[in-house]
Amino acid sequence: MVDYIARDGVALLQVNNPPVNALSHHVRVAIEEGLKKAGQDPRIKSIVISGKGSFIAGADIKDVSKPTILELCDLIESSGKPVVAAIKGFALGGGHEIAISCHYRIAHEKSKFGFPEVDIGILPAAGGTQRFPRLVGLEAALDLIPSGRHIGAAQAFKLGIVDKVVRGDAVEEAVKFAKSIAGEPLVDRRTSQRPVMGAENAFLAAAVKLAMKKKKGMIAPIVCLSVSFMGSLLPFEQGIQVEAAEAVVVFTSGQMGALQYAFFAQRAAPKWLLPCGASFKTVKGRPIRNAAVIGAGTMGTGITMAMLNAGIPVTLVEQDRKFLDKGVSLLKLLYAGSVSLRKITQDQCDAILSKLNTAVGYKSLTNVDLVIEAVYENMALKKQIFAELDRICPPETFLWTNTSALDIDEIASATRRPDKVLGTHFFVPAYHMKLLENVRGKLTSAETVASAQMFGTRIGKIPVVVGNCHGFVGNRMLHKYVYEADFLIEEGCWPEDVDMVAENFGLPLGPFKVRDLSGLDIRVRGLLEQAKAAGIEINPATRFLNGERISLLSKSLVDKGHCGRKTGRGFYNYGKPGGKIPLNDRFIKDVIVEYCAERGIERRKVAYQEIEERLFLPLINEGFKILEEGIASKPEDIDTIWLLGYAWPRHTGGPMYYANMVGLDKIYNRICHYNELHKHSAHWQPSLLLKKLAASKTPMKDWMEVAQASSKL
Ligand SMILES: CC(C)(COP(=O)(O)OP(=O)(O)OC[C@H]1O[C@@H](n2cnc3c(N)ncnc32)[C@H](O)[C@@H]1OP(=O)(O)O)[C@@H](O)C(=O)NCCC(=O)NCCSC(=O)C[C@@H](O)CCCCCCCCCCCCC(=O)O
Repeated sequence: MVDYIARDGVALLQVNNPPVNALSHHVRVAIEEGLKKAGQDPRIKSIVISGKGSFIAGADIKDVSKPTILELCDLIESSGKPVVAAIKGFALGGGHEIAISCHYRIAHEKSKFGFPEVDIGILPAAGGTQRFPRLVGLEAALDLIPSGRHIGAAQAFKLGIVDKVVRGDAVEEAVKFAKSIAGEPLVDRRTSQRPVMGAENAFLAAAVKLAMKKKKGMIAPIVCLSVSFMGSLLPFEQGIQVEAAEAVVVFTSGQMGALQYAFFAQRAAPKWLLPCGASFKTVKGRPIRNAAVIGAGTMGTGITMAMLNAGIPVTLVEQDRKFLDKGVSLLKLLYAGSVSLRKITQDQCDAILSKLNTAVGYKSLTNVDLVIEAVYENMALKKQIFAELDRICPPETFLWTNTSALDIDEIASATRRPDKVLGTHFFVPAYHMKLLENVRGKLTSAETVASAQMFGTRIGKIPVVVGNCHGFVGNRMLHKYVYEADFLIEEGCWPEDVDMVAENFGLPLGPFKVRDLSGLDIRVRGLLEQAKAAGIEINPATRFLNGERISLLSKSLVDKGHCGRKTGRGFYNYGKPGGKIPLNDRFIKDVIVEYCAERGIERRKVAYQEIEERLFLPLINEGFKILEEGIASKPEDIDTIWLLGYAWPRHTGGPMYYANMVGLDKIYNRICHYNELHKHSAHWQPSLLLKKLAASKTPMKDWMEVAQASSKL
C-alpha cells in the first residue's frame, strides 16, 4: 500500500494503491507508520512522499467519514525532518492537502492540482480550507477551492503551490533535493504558521456570486468560501475548528450522497449490459482506424471535430460542393477560435486538420471502418443513404446514424447488415458535450455495441447504451416535461411562473426559455409531422392526437411571428431579433388568454407545488417505464444521461436518484393523484415497476432485480 524505501539518508514513502492512489484507511495508517519510522531512524535526514504512477487523488470517496487525513497532514507538517512532496499525475483533494502540508513540493510539468471536494458535496476538511489560503493568499484560494477545477503545474508554480517544476523524473529530483536540504531549519516552511495574504472581504462577495452562478444550488462551495474566509481572520487552530464544525453541516446535508452517487454513476454508465447477457466484460469492440461523416451541417461538423480531436482521420461527405465548403469553413473557423483562445497551438490545429478529408458523394467510401450519417431528421432520406452506403462500403464497415428520435430498426432495414447499424445520439455542440447515447436496434450485434462504446470513450464522451424507442432515454423523458409545461400554461400559469419553478429546482433555464432558444417553430414542425404521420389534420380547435391531449399554443405564437429569440419574441419579448434578455410581455399574455378562451379552457391559479410536480413527476414516471422495458439497463444510465445531456441539477443526483431520495411511495401516490385528474395523458399512468418498488421499498441498487423478475413473468 505504501512502499518504504530508505536510500542515502532519504526515506521515500511511495503510495501504491491503484487505480488512483486514494487515501483509504490502510494507506493513511501506512503513511503514518512510515513517517514515524523515518522520524525515529537517525540515519534518515529527510523524507519524500510520492505515489506510484500518480500522486494521490484524495480520500477514498467510499470512506470519507473517517477523519484522519487531517492528523496525517499535521504529522507531516510538524516533522522535524524536511518532507518533500514529489508530484506527478494528480494531487487532488486530500492528496493536495497532504502536498501542501509537506515543507516543499516538486512537481512534474504535466501534474495537476485541485480541490474537487465541492463536486462531491464536501469540503477540503483535512485543513485544506485553512492551509491553502495561507499558502497562496485569500484571493486565489477563494477562486480555486469553491470551483473544484484542476490547474496545471505551471499555474501551481505561479501561485506558489509548487517550489519547482521538472521535466524529468519528479521522484528522483525530489530525492536529490531532499538530500540537499537535510538539517535546514523548517520554521518558515510550515504552511499553517504563515499569515494569510490579502484577507479582505472584497474578494468574498465576488466569490460568493460566482459560486452561486457556477455551482447553482450547491451548499459545499458556499460553505468552503465562508470557512476559508473566516479562517483567514483567525489563528490556524481556531480555523481548523470552524472547518470541522462546518464539515458536519455539508456531510449531513443530503447533497454529499447525491453528488457522490453522480460521480460513480458517470463511471458506471459506460459499463454496458445487454438483455441477452452480453456485456463490457464479455465482448470486445473493434477499434476505429478511420471514419466518414455524412452531412456537413451543425451535427456533422461537430461529430467530425470530436473525432479529429481524438486523432481519428475523417472524411466529411456532402452531396453538394457548396454545402461541403460551408461546413469545412465553419469547422476551420471553430479551430481558429480555439487557437486564438490559446486552447490549442497553431501546430496542433494544423496537425488536427491534416487528418480531415472531404468528398462529394459516397463513391470514395470503400475503405472506412465507420460511417456516421448526420443528415437532418428524415426517415426516407436516411433510409436512402443507408441503402447506398450498404452497396458501397465494405461489409465489415459500421453504419451508424446520428438521430435524436428516429427508429433505428427501420433505418437498419434499408441495409443487409442490420447487425452493424446503431444510433449515435450526439448532443449539441457535438465536439463539446460529454454525453453520447448509443442506441442499439433489435439486430445490432454485441460487437457493434462494444465498438460504439469504445469509440465513445476514445472521443472523450461518456457513452451510454440505450434501447430503441421514440426519443430513446433522454428525449423520451424530456417530451413529457415539455408537454406538461404547455398544459400548465393552458391551465393558468404564465411562462415565467413555470420557468421560475424549473430554475429554482436547479435547471439552468426553464422550459420556455429553452424553447425560445431552440425555436418554437421547431417544436411546431415536430407536432405537425406527428399529426401527419397519424393521418390527422390539425386545425385551431384540435386538442387531442390519437386520444392524447396536445397543446397548440406554440403554433398560435408561431402564427403571429413568435419563433423565439431569433425573431425577438417567443414566450418572452427579447426586444430585437437575436436579443438575449427575456422580458415578460403583455401581448404574449393576451395571446395565451385568447388561445384559452377560444378553446373554452378555464384558467386558474396553479400552486407552486403543482407546477413542480407536473414538470418533474411525468419524466420520472417515464424513467421507471424505461427501466421496466429494458430500454436502459440501470438507473445510473438514466441519471447520467440527464446530468450530462440536460443539465439536471447534480446535487440531486439525477431524476431516478431524486425520486428515491424523495421516497418512491410518495412519488407513486402523487403520480396516481394526477393520473386521476388527467386521463388524456398516458404519461400519468403509473409505471408498474415504480408501483412494485414503492410497495416493496427495494433499495436503489436492487431495482433492476425487481425489473428483471417482473419482465420474466
Ligand atoms: C483522479 C481522477 C482525475 C482520474 O481520472 P480517470 O479518468 O483517469 O479515472 P476514473 O475517474 O475513471 O477513476 C478510475 C477508478 O478510480 C475510482 N476513483 C477515482 N477517484 C476515487 C476516489 N477518490 N475514491 C474512490 N475511488 C475513486 C473511480 O471510481 C474508477 O473506478 P472504476 O471501478 O470505475 O474503474 C478522477 O478519478 C477523479 O477526479 N477522482 C476524484 C478525485 C476526488 O474527488 N478527490 C477528492 C476526494 S475527497 C477528499 O479528498 C476529502 C479530503 O479533503 C479530506 C476530507 C476530510 C473529511 C473530514 C470530515 C470531518 C467531518 C466528519 C463529519 C461526519 C458526519 C457523518 O458522517 O455523520
